[in-house]
Amino acid sequence: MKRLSGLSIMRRLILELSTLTPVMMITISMGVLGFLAAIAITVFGAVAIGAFIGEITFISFKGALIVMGVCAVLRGLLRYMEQLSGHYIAFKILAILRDKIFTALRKLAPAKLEGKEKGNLISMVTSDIELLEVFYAHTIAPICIAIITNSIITYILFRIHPSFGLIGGLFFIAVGLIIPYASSIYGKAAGVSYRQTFAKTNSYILDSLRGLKEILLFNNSEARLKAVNHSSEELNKSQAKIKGHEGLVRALSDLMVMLAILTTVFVGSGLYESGAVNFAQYLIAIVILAASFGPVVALSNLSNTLLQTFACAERLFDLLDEVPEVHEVPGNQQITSNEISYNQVNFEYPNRSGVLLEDVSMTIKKGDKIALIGESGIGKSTFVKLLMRFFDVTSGHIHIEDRNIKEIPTKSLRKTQTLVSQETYLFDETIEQNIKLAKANATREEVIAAAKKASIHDFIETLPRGYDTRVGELGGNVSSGEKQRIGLARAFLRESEVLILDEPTSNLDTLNEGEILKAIKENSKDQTIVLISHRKSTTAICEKTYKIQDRKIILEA
Ligand SMILES: Nc1ncnc2c1ncn2[C@@H]1O[C@H](COP(=O)(O)OP(=O)(O)OP(=O)(O)O)[C@@H](O)[C@H]1O
Repeated sequence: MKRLSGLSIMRRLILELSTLTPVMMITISMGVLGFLAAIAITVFGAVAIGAFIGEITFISFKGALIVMGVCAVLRGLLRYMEQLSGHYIAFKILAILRDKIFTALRKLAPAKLEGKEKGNLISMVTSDIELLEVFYAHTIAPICIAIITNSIITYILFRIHPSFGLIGGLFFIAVGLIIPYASSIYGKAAGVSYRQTFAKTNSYILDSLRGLKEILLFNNSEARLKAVNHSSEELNKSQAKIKGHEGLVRALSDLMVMLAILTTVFVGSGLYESGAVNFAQYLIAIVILAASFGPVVALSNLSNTLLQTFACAERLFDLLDEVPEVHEVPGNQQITSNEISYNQVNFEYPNRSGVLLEDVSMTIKKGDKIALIGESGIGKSTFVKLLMRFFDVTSGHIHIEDRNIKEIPTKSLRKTQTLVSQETYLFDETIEQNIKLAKANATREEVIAAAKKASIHDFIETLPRGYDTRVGELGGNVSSGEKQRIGLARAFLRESEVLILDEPTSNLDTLNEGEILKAIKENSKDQTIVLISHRKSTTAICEKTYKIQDRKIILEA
């Protein structure tokens, strides 16, 4: 994958912000005024002392105290406004980015997501996006605030005496620009490596939790534990590197601030002695300079978190830029599937060499019930994935009626087809909501009728709260057969034109299988069925059986 530079990541992150520019302006203005108020408090503190001992006459002691009080109140208010608008921007933009990520995931699914590690995706949509908050709430505005505030301060110092302006300008640049820039170059690899190790560890732990049963059965727990510990150690090492780097940056910044003050005291004493500045100017210059490093120090501290933020942003942009295997066709017009035809279809998975289907031609008419058989791994599921356009054919074409499926709106295609696969995923919602996934506006009666057809109604009635039982409450205690029957209930409720059944009864006993096949047969008079199965008993409900063999499709006698 091509690595993006820090600058181009930053440019892209800022571009995402364009719609919120007015709010950003408010944040920056409040930030600048807030810092100036804070600096003024310290400066007028010194001025008050000067006035008290009679060295400063342009303002009275009382006047200086009043200015300090006003600035203190303003400082609080301005800081509050800055934080409020800054976080408004951050959370608004995170919502926009989350939306973009989910849209990208939807477009990439299912083809491009089949091979992705789920843990990696989880850390991307949760913690990676969260880290961007740092950039939007605590990076862009502080950079602008530091540039504006410290330019104003440099100008004021310059007006007191050009030498003070020069000292201020140089040290502000050193702390706010040179140190963070050097630090980001020096520490980028550590930031990227930390995020990668973090995502890898997440994936590994998630994978281990999913396969816990297999781990226990095959006595693999010690090896797994060792690997988890190893990952944690790697993570610690990565973090230690980042923290060490952070410490160094802080120490360097503090050193620079001290050096700046010392230089001002030293140069200022010479100027005072030569009469170039008076005592008040000398004192104010030192106090202003000492009080003005806040905005630039904030930048040098930022560069550490920024490294991680950039690493996260890079991963997110990689995902957003990933080209989907199949491009969605917009639109929502209704289509019918009176005839589906495969015409000299050839197919090879893009990421794997070897043709899986070769010169496949066949026609499926409305109401046809066809069975697809063949050895495991021969390409039966692939055949239906092409019909559902999870992947596009390598050559040849698939038509529904007279239209190439590549031109049919994706939504319309999905509406006409329902897939029941070997594994049905149940969401942590109620059983009713899980079935209603197939038809959101279905009534309770329709749900029950579908469940009865799928022979799952009696089981649901035994649950503590029947159809209102949440799947999570069952603690994963739903058998694969029960899950499969809920999947079938979804299909019965959907009543789509084409029903694709990929081993729909693989987890059921013969008695249940018989009942379900009977229900499928009785309820699918006009429906087209494409059924994949290894069992002769299952394919018995079909009129025609096709076999995939040596990459070809053959009609069985
Ligand atoms: N997304 C994918 N990318 C690359 N190869 C894949 C992908 N999905 C499946 N394959 C491979 O394609 C081949 C055919 O898989 P497919 O699932 O179509 O077989 P099948 O006949 O349905 O097998 P089974 O009866 O075991 O379910 C297999 O070798 C499989 O590993």
